[in-house]
Amino acid sequence: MQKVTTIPYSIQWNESHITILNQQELPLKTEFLELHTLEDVFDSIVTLKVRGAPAIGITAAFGVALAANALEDEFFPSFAAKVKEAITYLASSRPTAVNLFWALNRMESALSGSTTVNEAKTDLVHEALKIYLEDEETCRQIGEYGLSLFKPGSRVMTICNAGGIATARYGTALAPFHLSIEKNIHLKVFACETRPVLQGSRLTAWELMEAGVDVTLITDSMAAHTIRTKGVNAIIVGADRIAANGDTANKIGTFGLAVLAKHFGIPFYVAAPSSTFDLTLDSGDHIPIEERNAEEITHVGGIRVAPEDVAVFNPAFDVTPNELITAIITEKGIIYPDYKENIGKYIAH
Ligand SMILES: CSC[C@H]1O[C@H](OP(=O)(O)O)[C@H](O)[C@@H]1O
Repeated sequence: MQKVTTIPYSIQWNESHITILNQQELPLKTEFLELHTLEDVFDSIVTLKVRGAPAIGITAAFGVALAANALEDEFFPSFAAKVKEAITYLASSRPTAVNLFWALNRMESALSGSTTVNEAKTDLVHEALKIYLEDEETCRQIGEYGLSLFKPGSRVMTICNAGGIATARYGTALAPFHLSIEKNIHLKVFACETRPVLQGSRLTAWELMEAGVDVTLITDSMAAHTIRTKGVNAIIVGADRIAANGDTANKIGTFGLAVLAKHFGIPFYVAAPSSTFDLTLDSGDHIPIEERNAEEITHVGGIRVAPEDVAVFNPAFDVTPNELITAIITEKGIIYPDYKENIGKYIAH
């Protein structure tokens, strides 16, 4: 009997608070948290309780609306100044996913379009809800375009979690798999565990099993052997920031998969909404790469697995050069090289 596709809603707006699915507790515990203050929202993003480029932007947008609602200023200039402080504060939470800054810019524009405190509070909530609802439709469209690239029975590898819990719904790289269940198309997914934070084993394996997708978990080091021995046909990944020439920042380990795709002659797809493109950057050379604390590597489940005081390098992302990317799947369509020439035809910022 076909499992019903249960795509979890990871973020919900309530007038007095934001409810999020605590992604740090999955898969052992499905826990929802209420975020009541700006500090709660900041902490949830920094500590990856909510993570995934679009989800970070959506949560930050709701965070701005929440902070504005809590202000008691009646004088619009002082109110507006405090809302802008909240925007600046949330912008400092994580540096790589451009969706965070894209969403905060939309919130600042909504503020600038208001003239009174009450009007601004209403406009900010409406703008955050628009960002959320647009993302759900955007991800479904990405799923439709992505699914068109996979024949029934395809065996597809992915890394990290670019799924429904990393967006409003459906996800980006995982959206084709969610839609494949709705359309009764069999696809087999190989999910890389994604050291050190394990978004693949903890989140993608969980999310796809919940949805009834045929998923096999592997360690990141098994990728090459799995592609060769299990007949992987394609690789699809999400993105945190895409430069104007198509260079793409995504979870650490993505670049290595793109090199493997080239070696094995299989397509390497990036799936991302328009809000993930940063056309101010000519190339990926200037994409800020977040480095996270050493404990993510030296400890597993709170248990030390490396020597005290060992030197650690913990970049959370890497940049895949555009020449290794077969196509970029967006809600506007599938973008093929030459990216410098073609991105502008689809993405207007
Ligand atoms: C649609 S999620 C995009 C992207 O965000 C993830 O990073 P993180 O888990 O650190 O927030 C990962 O790179 C996904 O591919």
